[in-house]
Amino acid sequence: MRTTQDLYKMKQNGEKITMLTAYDYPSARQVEKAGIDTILVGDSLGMTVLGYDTTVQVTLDDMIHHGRAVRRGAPNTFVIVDMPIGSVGISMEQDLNNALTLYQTTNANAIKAEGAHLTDFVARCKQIGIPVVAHLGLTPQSVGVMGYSVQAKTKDAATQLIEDCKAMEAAGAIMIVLEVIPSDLAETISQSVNIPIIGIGAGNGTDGQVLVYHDVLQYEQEHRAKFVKVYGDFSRGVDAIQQFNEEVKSGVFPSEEYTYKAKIMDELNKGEV
Ligand SMILES: Nc1nc(=O)c2c([nH]1)NC[C@@H]1CN(c3ccc(C(=O)N[C@@H](CCC(=O)O)C(=O)O)cc3)CN21
Ligand SMILES: CC(C)C(=O)C(=O)O
Ligand SMILES: [Mg+2]
Repeated sequence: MRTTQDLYKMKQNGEKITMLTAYDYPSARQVEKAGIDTILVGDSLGMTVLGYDTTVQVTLDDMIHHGRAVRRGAPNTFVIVDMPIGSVGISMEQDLNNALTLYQTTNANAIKAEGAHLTDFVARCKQIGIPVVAHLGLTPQSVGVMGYSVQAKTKDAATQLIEDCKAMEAAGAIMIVLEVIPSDLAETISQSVNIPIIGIGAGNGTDGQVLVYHDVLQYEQEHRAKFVKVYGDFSRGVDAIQQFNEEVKSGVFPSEEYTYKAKIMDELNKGEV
């Protein structure tokens, strides 16, 4: 199992850090088997496995349920679980109770929270012993107020983001996810802080990259963001299911190969006649 210190060392050595989301036991097993450095149980599960339009309907209970399954599937990988909308940023007492519940019940290695306003929360978590990953730039829980557009495109916004990242490091964040920002800015930030910067739609100059499991493996998708590279094709699963359906209807399945035989009816028939 990698530690936070191992991830710092990877940054220092210029070794890129990989992160992929996983949402359940089988996906977690696959991601661990593939040798990915860190797993994110993203609240994107609202879209990828629960069928919501955005992440804003995801609850703390959803994250606990999926986080526990991922931990069981990836016992040897550094696992980060997202704090969903409203589970943080309401009041310090409530935020800390939620953070502790998520961290303890999932047995994750860290939790992640969206927004630059959470520096005090991050610092308090550190005091309690909870490692926090900050998530800045495009924060999808705020889709209703910021949309899914590229962030930090103006000089002022870029300066602010650099300050926010430094403040998160000072508060004790163990890593920062930067989502959908210009690549030169992400590179500068990565060079300006000592904690690892993990990018998504933030170019090649960050310390690592994160993508969503269902995007990488191409489940059905109506809209694909520009930053998504597809590496597999799970949409073919539909073909397999279609074939099963056809083979049962036509009687092809189950053939002999899949059938148990003991000539038991001959015996029964003899006895009864
Ligand atoms: N399947 C999935 N993948 C993700 O990466 C993801 C989720 N779900 N759900 C939560 C958030 C939402 N995310 C998104 C979704 C769409 C864009 C998008 O379409 N962006 C535009 C940029 C528009 C502009 O130029 O300003 C794009 O065309 O890429 C970005 C981030 C990232 N996260
Ligand atoms: C896209 C990543 C960074 C995320 O927060 C998620 O999957 O929920
Ligand atoms: Mg998320």
